[in-house]
Amino acid sequence: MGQTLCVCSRNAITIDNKRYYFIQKLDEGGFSYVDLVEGAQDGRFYALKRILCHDREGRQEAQTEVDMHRLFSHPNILSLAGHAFMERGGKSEACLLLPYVSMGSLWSVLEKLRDKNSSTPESRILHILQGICAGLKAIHDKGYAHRDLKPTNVLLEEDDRAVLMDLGSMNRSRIEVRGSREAMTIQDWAAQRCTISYRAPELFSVESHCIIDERTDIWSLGCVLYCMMFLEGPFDLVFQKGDSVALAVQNPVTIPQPCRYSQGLQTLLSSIMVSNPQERPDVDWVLEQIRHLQSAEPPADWAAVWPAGPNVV
Ligand SMILES: Nc1ncnc2c1ncn2[C@@H]1O[C@H](COP(=O)(O)OP(=O)(O)OP(=O)(O)O)[C@@H](O)[C@H]1O
Repeated sequence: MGQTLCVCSRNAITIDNKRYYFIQKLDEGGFSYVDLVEGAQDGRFYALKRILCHDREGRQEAQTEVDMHRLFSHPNILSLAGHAFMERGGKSEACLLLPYVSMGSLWSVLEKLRDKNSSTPESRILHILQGICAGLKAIHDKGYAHRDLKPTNVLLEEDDRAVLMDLGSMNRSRIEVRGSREAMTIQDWAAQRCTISYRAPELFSVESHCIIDERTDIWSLGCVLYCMMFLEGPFDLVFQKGDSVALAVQNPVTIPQPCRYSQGLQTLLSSIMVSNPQERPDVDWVLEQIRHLQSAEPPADWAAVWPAGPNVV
């Protein structure tokens, strides 16, 4: 795995001496094209993600995405079956061969529910959330942050196991900002790499002297949870209307009422979506609350478990 041998014809591609046939186009991301391919040898389906690298920096970014995949072997993080770089007319294209997940993204599942005027049962939400958190925990425990968690970057297996994908924005979890220049660089980077309606408040206006840490992912996790509960992200409408998401994220999240979900789940959502990152919990805390909710035994005193306490609006 991982040699840079890649031969591409119109209907087939060869990576690491193995041939893969194009079946159909799957999707087009902000930075890539994704096709469904079938392995000639193993008969398995794969998603082939092709990233056009415009310059050295682009190639380095694609290489980082490959390296990030390689760091993990975890049921809730998408693995990498192979990769190659293809040179074409002075430009290179990165080809990432990923196991195909047939149910597609969490977003596509939620979209279908919305079209049917349906909703997600609480037990299903908790199950999916638990999987997302398990993947995040693995990333955070290694000292990294995902930085672009959103429903289109979570794939769902048949049994609703969540699989985190698109590791292209990942970097070290702890970023120390020293001065306004560095703050601006990080802010510009976030504007490009962290999807606006799932972006943590501290990334909109980065302070000159601060620490950005993995809790940017916890904010995005809250947005994903909201999306599972209400079938749209909390700031989707703000963004669509052209209003300022940067301003909107400074206010406590409003939970639409009446709400069909338990008070415990609503409290969890409010406890995660806290604008001040210092008051935001870590993934271990969230996992613990999910366990409590799954056993229908919410802790008697939330404030005692997390110092910031619940913040239901
Ligand atoms: N392994 C896979 N199995 C099934 N579908 C996949 C797989 N990988 C990617 N896709 C589909 O392709 C889409 C785009 O993939 P990906 O997010 O990696 O690209 P991207 O260019 O980084 O996108 P964006 O910048 O919009 O997040 C996903 O939302 C998903 O629908």
